Amino acid sequence: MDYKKIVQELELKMNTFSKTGDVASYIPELKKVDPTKFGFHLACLDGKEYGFGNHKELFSIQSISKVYTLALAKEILGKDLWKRVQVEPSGNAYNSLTQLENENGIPRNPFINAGSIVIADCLLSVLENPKDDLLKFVRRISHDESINYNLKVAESEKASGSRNVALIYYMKSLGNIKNKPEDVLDFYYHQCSLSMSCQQLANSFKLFANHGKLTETSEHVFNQQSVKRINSIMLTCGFYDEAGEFSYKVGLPGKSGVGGGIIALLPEHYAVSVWSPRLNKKGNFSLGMKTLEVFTSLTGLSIF
Ligand SMILES: NC(=O)CC[C@H](N)C(=O)O
Repeated sequence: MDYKKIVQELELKMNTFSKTGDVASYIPELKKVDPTKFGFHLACLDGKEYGFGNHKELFSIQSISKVYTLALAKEILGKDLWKRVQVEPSGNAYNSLTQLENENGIPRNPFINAGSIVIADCLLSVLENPKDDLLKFVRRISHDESINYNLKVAESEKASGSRNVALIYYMKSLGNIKNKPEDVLDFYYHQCSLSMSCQQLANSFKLFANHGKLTETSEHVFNQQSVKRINSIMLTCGFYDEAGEFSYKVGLPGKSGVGGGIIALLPEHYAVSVWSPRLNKKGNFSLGMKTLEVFTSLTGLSIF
């Protein structure tokens, strides 16, 4: 496959699409990001990489971090994790409160806010230094020691995150939060504030395209079955109530975040990331979804 040529063609094609959508404003610090930014990066398992636009610029990965924390929690807690969070698509907004009441405080999946907050609670119970441990893990799988939290973004979300406060106290009242809510949210806001480029993201996700092995050292970080399960949850739940749309049009497992980033992967081939801060009403980056739709059409490859 001539990925170099395909990525060049993709860049030309994407310049012809109009750029619509709004920067997320409910986290004040995210509102400051320049809406014209746009980056694309493809990291192949054979070590070749291709990118264009602002693909080396850092942005707030937000909910994409939910994949890292799920992978860590699953590794440590195994099947017990599924007593506290389900694996069904929510068909609802990522910060919805209504479903929780009907389902006794057990979130639908680990990629909506409530689910990821439960995962954060689980990690807080088992990790000695949760924030340091998560950062070490992300740096290790990205082979990049420069990755860090953006503390301004974490503080900004803490000051404005009433919806997450409501979610966590509701789950606590039903016994599904074990630690102090403030401590759990502090960890959750830090994970969401991870600041990475499309290039770093794509490189860190090669692991999920490579059956849990680091491509550089062949070291097994996760077992093959765990990776299969995490990729399945990305496919069915990675884009909230647009998961069906993404799967239908792109045909890859992936995950979005309100910073405007998207990560997706094709097992045994590559991980790919696209970013622009402009979001649609469902909190996803429409042009990014379109970019990946065009990309998988040009390659003629998807998981199906
Ligand atoms: N979809 C997202 O990226 C949401 C993450 C954001 N930190 C929140 O909790 O609302």
